[in-house]
Amino acid sequence: MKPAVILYKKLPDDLYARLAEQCDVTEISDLSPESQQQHAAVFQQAEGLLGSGGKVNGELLAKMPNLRVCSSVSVGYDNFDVDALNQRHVVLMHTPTVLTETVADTMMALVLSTARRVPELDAWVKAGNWQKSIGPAQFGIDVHHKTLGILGMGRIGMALAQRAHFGFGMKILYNARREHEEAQSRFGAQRCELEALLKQSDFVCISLPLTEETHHLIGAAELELMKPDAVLINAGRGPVVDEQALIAALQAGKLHAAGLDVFEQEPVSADSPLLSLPNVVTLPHIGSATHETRYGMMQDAVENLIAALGGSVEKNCVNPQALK
Ligand SMILES: NC(=O)c1ccc[n+]([C@@H]2O[C@H](COP(=O)([O-])OP(=O)(O)OC[C@H]3O[C@@H](n4cnc5c(N)ncnc54)[C@H](O)[C@@H]3O)[C@@H](O)[C@H]2O)c1
Ligand SMILES: O=C(O)[C@H](O)CO
Repeated sequence: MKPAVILYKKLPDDLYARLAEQCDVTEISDLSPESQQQHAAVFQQAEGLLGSGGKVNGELLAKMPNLRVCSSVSVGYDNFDVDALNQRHVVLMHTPTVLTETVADTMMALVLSTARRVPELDAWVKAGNWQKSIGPAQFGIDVHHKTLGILGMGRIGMALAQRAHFGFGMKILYNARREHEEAQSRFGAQRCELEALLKQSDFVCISLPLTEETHHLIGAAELELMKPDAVLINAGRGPVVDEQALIAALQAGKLHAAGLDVFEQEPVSADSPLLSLPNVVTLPHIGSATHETRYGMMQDAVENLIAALGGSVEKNCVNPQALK
């Protein structure tokens, strides 16, 4: 008998067919309490869960007594309670690597567009304001040969460093618990304390996961340390930055700009002051959102689920110890 699987994400036809070949699939819209209630019998039986978004916590797991594998279409897994999964011997699979280069591209796009004020000046031109030669009021700041500080020197941080160092001749700083030998040898990257990184960087780029330790890692005191013409880029998770403190710093003119792909609340509220500050570039959490990469992530998530249901967790598993 095929294992019962709940799918809470739309898959392309070929990937759906691949999943259905191996599993008995029930497709639901999301993991909301209404969905859980409506499909209570399926939740009781399901051995696998595949999708993205929505909280997977002890309460949900209690409704899924037969669950063995969760497969997330994402690399970040802060919406999963890993302790609760471990207690129930449920393995969590995710999609690292396939999205790394695309997210680094997005971060570089935020670096360039904040420095050179691309969205702001695009709107300015389209509003008919370009009546004579531009002057200092339209100038930006250079990116090339500046200092880029990375918080979260993992897969995405390394791909960003590669772009910044080889493409733009930038000096790379990073903050990490351990020395990153590859970052040092490939990019001449220097490890430094958070305080030193904030003080020295022209661009502070966040590609950190959200954990208890990283929650509000960047608050008022940290923003105060940044150079007045520095830029903050966040493509890790919104709550790594204290958004109220960031708004206050931007309103007080303490930073050149901010580039945000992630927010404390998503979607960001329409009345957030971030949306009316001209020097803030906002994106709707599109770090990995290209056709090619999103397909690759879904393909990996399907293969991860099938492999893990078959007992293989060598690749892309967050908590292989849960099997023991
Ligand atoms: N915006 C997007 O669409 C998008 C897309 C993909 C990933 N992300 C986010 O980016 C994160 C990183 O992805 P990755 O594939 O590079 O993961 P990764 O595990 O390779 O890298 C994360 C790095 O952060 C470091 N780190 C963790 N806690 C730290 C701390 N307190 N201080 C210093 N360093 C710390 C880790 O040691 C690791 O090197 C994901 O967890 C996710 O939250 C966002
Ligand atoms: O973690 C990830 O993969 C991205 O943020 C998409 O959710």
